[in-house]
Amino acid sequence: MNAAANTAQIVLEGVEKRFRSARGEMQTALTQVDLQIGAGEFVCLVGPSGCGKTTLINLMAGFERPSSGLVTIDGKPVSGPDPDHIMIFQDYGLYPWRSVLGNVLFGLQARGISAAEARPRALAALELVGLAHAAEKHPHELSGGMKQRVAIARALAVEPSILFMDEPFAALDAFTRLHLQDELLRIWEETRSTVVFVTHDLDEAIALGQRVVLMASGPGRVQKVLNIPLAHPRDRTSDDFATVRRELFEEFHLVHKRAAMAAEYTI
Ligand SMILES: Nc1ncnc2c1ncn2[C@@H]1O[C@H](COP(=O)(O)OP(=O)(O)OP(=O)(O)O)[C@@H](O)[C@H]1O
Repeated sequence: MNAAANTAQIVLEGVEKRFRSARGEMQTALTQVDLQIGAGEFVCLVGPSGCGKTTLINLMAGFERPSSGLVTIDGKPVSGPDPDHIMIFQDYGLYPWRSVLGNVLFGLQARGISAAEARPRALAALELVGLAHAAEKHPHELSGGMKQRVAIARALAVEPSILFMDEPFAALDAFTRLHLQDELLRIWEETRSTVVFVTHDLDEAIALGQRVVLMASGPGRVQKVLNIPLAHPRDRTSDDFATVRRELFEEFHLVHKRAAMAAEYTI
Protein backbone atom coordinates (compact mmCIF):
# COMPACT_ATOMS: atom_id res chain seq x y z
CA MET A 1 0.00 0.00 0.00
CA ASN A 2 1.21 3.41 -0.93
CA ALA A 3 1.40 5.29 2.35
CA ALA A 4 1.41 9.08 2.30
CA ALA A 5 4.90 9.87 1.16
CA ASN A 6 7.39 11.60 3.42
CA THR A 7 9.03 13.86 0.86
CA ALA A 8 7.03 16.91 -0.11
CA GLN A 9 6.99 17.07 -3.91
CA ILE A 10 4.49 19.89 -4.41
CA VAL A 11 4.74 22.80 -2.00
CA LEU A 12 2.47 25.87 -1.89
CA GLU A 13 3.44 28.66 0.46
CA GLY A 14 1.23 31.68 1.11
CA VAL A 15 -0.32 31.38 -2.32
CA GLU A 16 -2.78 34.01 -3.41
CA LYS A 17 -4.41 34.34 -6.82
CA ARG A 18 -6.28 37.40 -7.98
CA PHE A 19 -8.11 37.80 -11.27
CA ARG A 20 -9.43 40.93 -12.96
CA SER A 21 -13.19 40.66 -13.35
CA ALA A 22 -15.05 41.62 -16.54
CA ARG A 23 -15.81 44.98 -14.86
CA GLY A 24 -12.11 45.55 -14.31
CA GLU A 25 -12.06 44.97 -10.54
CA MET A 26 -9.50 42.66 -8.94
CA GLN A 27 -11.09 39.61 -7.29
CA THR A 28 -9.34 37.22 -4.96
CA ALA A 29 -9.89 33.64 -6.15
CA LEU A 30 -7.51 32.06 -3.64
CA THR A 31 -5.88 33.32 -0.48
CA GLN A 32 -3.28 32.09 1.99
CA VAL A 33 -2.93 28.61 0.60
CA ASP A 34 -0.26 26.55 2.35
CA LEU A 35 -0.20 22.94 1.24
CA GLN A 36 2.34 20.16 0.80
CA ILE A 37 1.78 17.06 -1.29
CA GLY A 38 4.15 14.13 -1.02
CA ALA A 39 5.70 12.19 -3.89
CA GLY A 40 3.41 9.28 -4.72
CA GLU A 41 0.54 10.66 -2.69
CA PHE A 42 -3.11 10.68 -3.83
CA VAL A 43 -4.75 13.93 -2.76
CA CYS A 44 -8.30 15.10 -3.55
CA LEU A 45 -9.40 18.74 -3.64
CA VAL A 46 -13.12 19.24 -2.85
CA GLY A 47 -15.27 22.25 -2.19
CA PRO A 48 -18.25 24.26 -3.38
CA SER A 49 -18.44 25.70 -6.87
CA GLY A 50 -16.21 28.74 -7.28
CA CYS A 51 -13.96 28.04 -4.27
CA GLY A 52 -10.89 27.89 -6.50
CA LYS A 53 -10.27 24.17 -7.03
CA THR A 54 -9.47 24.56 -10.72
CA THR A 55 -7.40 27.66 -10.04
CA LEU A 56 -5.40 25.74 -7.43
CA ILE A 57 -4.71 22.74 -9.66
CA ASN A 58 -3.86 25.09 -12.54
CA LEU A 59 -1.32 26.84 -10.32
CA MET A 60 0.32 23.50 -9.51
CA ALA A 61 0.24 22.41 -13.17
CA GLY A 62 1.80 25.69 -14.30
CA PHE A 63 -1.20 26.97 -16.31
CA GLU A 64 -1.54 29.91 -13.92
CA ARG A 65 1.01 31.91 -11.92
CA PRO A 66 0.34 32.98 -8.32
CA SER A 67 -0.28 36.69 -7.67
CA SER A 68 1.80 36.23 -4.54
CA GLY A 69 3.32 33.30 -2.69
CA LEU A 70 5.26 30.39 -4.12
CA VAL A 71 4.46 27.08 -5.81
CA THR A 72 7.36 24.66 -6.12
CA ILE A 73 7.63 21.12 -7.43
CA ASP A 74 10.69 19.06 -6.58
CA GLY A 75 12.18 22.19 -5.06
CA LYS A 76 11.87 24.32 -8.22
CA PRO A 77 9.39 27.18 -8.69
CA VAL A 78 6.65 26.24 -11.16
CA SER A 79 7.05 28.59 -14.13
CA GLY A 80 4.85 26.83 -16.71
CA PRO A 81 3.51 23.43 -17.77
CA ASP A 82 6.02 20.59 -17.47
CA PRO A 83 5.97 17.57 -19.80
CA ASP A 84 6.50 15.35 -16.75
CA HIS A 85 3.28 16.64 -15.15
CA ILE A 86 0.13 15.74 -17.06
CA MET A 87 -3.34 17.26 -16.70
CA ILE A 88 -6.45 15.21 -17.44
CA PHE A 89 -9.69 17.13 -17.97
CA GLN A 90 -13.35 16.22 -17.88
CA ASP A 91 -13.75 16.46 -21.66
CA TYR A 92 -11.09 13.83 -22.58
CA GLY A 93 -9.35 16.00 -25.22
CA LEU A 94 -8.96 13.18 -27.74
CA TYR A 95 -8.27 13.76 -31.42
CA PRO A 96 -11.35 12.38 -33.23
CA TRP A 97 -9.44 11.64 -36.44
CA ARG A 98 -6.87 9.49 -34.67
CA SER A 99 -7.40 5.90 -33.56
CA VAL A 100 -7.20 5.02 -29.86
CA LEU A 101 -3.62 3.86 -30.39
CA GLY A 102 -2.91 6.98 -32.46
CA ASN A 103 -4.13 9.18 -29.62
CA VAL A 104 -1.88 7.46 -27.11
CA LEU A 105 1.06 7.51 -29.52
CA PHE A 106 0.60 11.24 -30.06
CA GLY A 107 1.79 12.19 -26.57
CA LEU A 108 4.90 10.06 -26.98
CA GLN A 109 5.71 11.33 -30.46
CA ALA A 110 5.28 14.92 -29.26
CA ARG A 111 8.08 14.17 -26.81
CA GLY A 112 10.34 12.95 -29.59
CA ILE A 113 10.16 9.29 -28.62
CA SER A 114 10.97 7.05 -31.59
CA ALA A 115 8.20 5.02 -33.21
CA ALA A 116 9.99 1.80 -32.25
CA GLU A 117 9.87 2.74 -28.57
CA ALA A 118 6.54 4.55 -28.62
CA ARG A 119 4.39 1.69 -29.94
CA PRO A 120 5.10 -0.86 -27.17
CA ARG A 121 4.75 1.87 -24.54
CA ALA A 122 1.40 2.97 -25.96
CA LEU A 123 0.15 -0.61 -26.12
CA ALA A 124 1.28 -1.24 -22.52
CA ALA A 125 -0.61 1.87 -21.37
CA LEU A 126 -3.74 0.70 -23.19
CA GLU A 127 -3.32 -2.70 -21.56
CA LEU A 128 -3.12 -0.99 -18.17
CA VAL A 129 -6.49 0.72 -18.70
CA GLY A 130 -8.05 -2.43 -20.19
CA LEU A 131 -8.37 -1.08 -23.72
CA ALA A 132 -5.78 -3.05 -25.70
CA HIS A 133 -8.64 -4.66 -27.66
CA ALA A 134 -9.89 -1.21 -28.80
CA ALA A 135 -6.55 0.10 -30.13
CA GLU A 136 -7.78 0.49 -33.72
CA LYS A 137 -11.15 2.08 -32.86
CA HIS A 138 -11.82 5.80 -33.16
CA PRO A 139 -13.15 8.02 -30.34
CA HIS A 140 -16.69 8.22 -31.81
CA GLU A 141 -16.97 4.42 -31.41
CA LEU A 142 -16.26 4.62 -27.66
CA SER A 143 -18.40 5.28 -24.57
CA GLY A 144 -17.54 8.25 -22.33
CA GLY A 145 -15.84 5.93 -19.84
CA MET A 146 -13.71 4.37 -22.58
CA LYS A 147 -12.74 7.82 -23.87
CA GLN A 148 -11.57 8.85 -20.43
CA ARG A 149 -9.59 5.61 -20.17
CA VAL A 150 -7.87 6.50 -23.46
CA ALA A 151 -7.05 9.94 -22.03
CA ILE A 152 -5.62 8.25 -18.92
CA ALA A 153 -3.62 5.81 -21.09
CA ARG A 154 -2.25 8.72 -23.12
CA ALA A 155 -1.13 10.39 -19.90
CA LEU A 156 0.34 7.20 -18.40
CA ALA A 157 2.29 6.31 -21.55
CA VAL A 158 4.63 9.23 -20.91
CA GLU A 159 5.20 7.96 -17.35
CA PRO A 160 4.43 11.28 -15.65
CA SER A 161 5.64 11.88 -12.13
CA ILE A 162 2.43 13.82 -11.40
CA LEU A 163 -1.10 13.34 -12.72
CA PHE A 164 -3.34 16.35 -12.27
CA MET A 165 -7.00 15.45 -12.76
CA ASP A 166 -9.67 18.17 -12.91
CA GLU A 167 -13.07 16.52 -12.38
CA PRO A 168 -12.13 13.74 -14.80
CA PHE A 169 -15.20 11.59 -14.13
CA ALA A 170 -17.79 14.36 -13.73
CA ALA A 171 -19.43 13.73 -17.12
CA LEU A 172 -19.79 9.98 -16.61
CA ASP A 173 -22.75 7.99 -15.33
CA ALA A 174 -22.60 6.69 -11.76
CA PHE A 175 -21.69 3.08 -12.65
CA THR A 176 -18.89 4.05 -15.02
CA ARG A 177 -17.66 6.53 -12.48
CA LEU A 178 -17.40 3.94 -9.70
CA HIS A 179 -15.67 1.54 -12.05
CA LEU A 180 -13.15 4.17 -13.18
CA GLN A 181 -12.45 5.20 -9.58
CA ASP A 182 -11.44 1.58 -8.86
CA GLU A 183 -9.42 1.41 -12.08
CA LEU A 184 -7.61 4.63 -11.25
CA LEU A 185 -6.67 3.32 -7.80
CA ARG A 186 -5.33 0.10 -9.29
CA ILE A 187 -3.30 2.10 -11.82
CA TRP A 188 -2.02 4.48 -9.14
CA GLU A 189 -0.82 1.55 -7.03
CA GLU A 190 0.98 0.16 -10.07
CA THR A 191 2.55 3.39 -11.33
CA ARG A 192 3.13 5.30 -8.09
CA SER A 193 2.57 8.67 -9.76
CA THR A 194 1.51 11.51 -7.51
CA VAL A 195 -2.20 12.20 -8.14
CA VAL A 196 -3.95 15.51 -7.46
CA PHE A 197 -7.66 15.02 -8.14
CA VAL A 198 -10.33 17.74 -8.16
CA THR A 199 -13.91 16.66 -7.56
CA HIS A 200 -17.27 18.07 -6.48
CA ASP A 201 -18.20 14.70 -5.08
CA LEU A 202 -17.38 14.08 -1.42
CA ASP A 203 -17.89 10.31 -1.76
CA GLU A 204 -15.49 10.21 -4.69
CA ALA A 205 -12.92 12.10 -2.62
CA ILE A 206 -13.29 9.67 0.30
CA ALA A 207 -13.09 6.63 -1.97
CA LEU A 208 -9.88 7.86 -3.58
CA GLY A 209 -7.81 10.26 -1.51
CA GLN A 210 -5.22 9.48 1.12
CA ARG A 211 -5.92 13.06 2.10
CA VAL A 212 -8.84 15.29 1.24
CA VAL A 213 -8.30 19.03 1.01
CA LEU A 214 -11.62 20.69 1.82
CA MET A 215 -11.86 24.17 0.37
CA ALA A 216 -14.14 27.08 1.19
CA SER A 217 -15.13 30.11 -0.86
CA GLY A 218 -15.39 33.84 -0.31
CA PRO A 219 -12.43 34.04 -0.98
CA GLY A 220 -11.24 30.57 -1.97
CA ARG A 221 -9.01 28.95 0.62
CA VAL A 222 -8.12 25.64 2.25
CA GLN A 223 -10.57 25.04 5.09
CA LYS A 224 -9.27 21.75 6.37
CA VAL A 225 -7.07 18.85 5.32
CA LEU A 226 -8.40 15.47 6.39
CA ASN A 227 -6.43 12.24 6.49
CA ILE A 228 -8.51 9.31 5.28
CA PRO A 229 -7.30 6.46 7.45
CA LEU A 230 -8.78 3.66 5.30
CA ALA A 231 -6.81 1.14 3.26
CA HIS A 232 -7.47 0.91 -0.49
CA PRO A 233 -9.59 -0.47 -2.04
CA ARG A 234 -12.23 1.04 0.20
CA ASP A 235 -15.54 -0.61 0.91
CA ARG A 236 -18.02 2.20 0.29
CA THR A 237 -20.64 0.35 2.36
CA SER A 238 -18.45 -0.17 5.45
CA ASP A 239 -19.00 1.47 8.85
CA ASP A 240 -15.50 3.00 8.64
CA PHE A 241 -16.36 4.65 5.33
CA ALA A 242 -19.59 5.97 6.85
CA THR A 243 -17.67 7.42 9.80
CA VAL A 244 -15.22 9.29 7.56
CA ARG A 245 -18.12 10.39 5.36
CA ARG A 246 -19.97 11.82 8.36
CA GLU A 247 -16.87 13.76 9.45
CA LEU A 248 -16.33 15.21 5.97
CA PHE A 249 -20.01 16.09 5.51
CA GLU A 250 -20.05 17.82 8.89
CA GLU A 251 -17.03 19.88 7.86
CA PHE A 252 -18.64 20.62 4.53
CA HIS A 253 -21.83 21.87 6.20
CA LEU A 254 -19.72 24.05 8.49
CA VAL A 255 -18.06 25.56 5.42
CA HIS A 256 -21.48 26.40 3.98
CA LYS A 257 -22.78 27.76 7.26
CA ARG A 258 -19.77 30.04 7.69
CA ALA A 259 -20.08 31.25 4.08
CA ALA A 260 -23.79 32.01 4.59
CA MET A 261 -23.08 33.85 7.86
CA ALA A 262 -20.29 35.86 6.24
CA ALA A 263 -22.62 36.82 3.37
CA GLU A 264 -25.33 37.90 5.84
CA TYR A 265 -22.81 39.94 7.80
CA THR A 266 -21.59 41.83 4.75
CA ILE A 267 -25.08 42.76 3.44
N1 LIG B 1 -9.34 33.42 -15.81
C1 LIG B 1 -10.15 33.93 -14.89
N2 LIG B 1 -10.50 35.24 -14.95
C2 LIG B 1 -11.30 35.80 -14.01
N3 LIG B 1 -11.81 35.12 -12.96
C3 LIG B 1 -11.50 33.80 -12.87
C4 LIG B 1 -10.67 33.15 -13.82
N4 LIG B 1 -10.54 31.85 -13.45
C5 LIG B 1 -11.27 31.70 -12.33
N5 LIG B 1 -11.83 32.85 -11.98
C6 LIG B 1 -12.67 33.10 -10.80
O1 LIG B 1 -12.01 32.54 -9.68
C7 LIG B 1 -12.93 31.88 -8.82
C8 LIG B 1 -12.54 30.42 -8.64
O2 LIG B 1 -12.80 29.74 -9.88
P1 LIG B 1 -12.45 28.20 -10.07
O3 LIG B 1 -12.86 27.80 -11.46
O4 LIG B 1 -11.05 27.96 -9.69
O5 LIG B 1 -13.41 27.52 -9.00
P2 LIG B 1 -13.85 25.99 -8.86
O6 LIG B 1 -13.88 25.69 -7.41
O7 LIG B 1 -13.00 25.12 -9.72
O8 LIG B 1 -15.33 26.05 -9.44
P3 LIG B 1 -16.22 24.89 -10.09
O9 LIG B 1 -16.33 23.81 -9.06
O10 LIG B 1 -17.52 25.55 -10.37
O11 LIG B 1 -15.52 24.42 -11.32
C9 LIG B 1 -14.31 32.08 -9.42
O12 LIG B 1 -14.90 33.20 -8.84
C10 LIG B 1 -14.01 32.35 -10.89
O13 LIG B 1 -15.01 33.17 -11.47
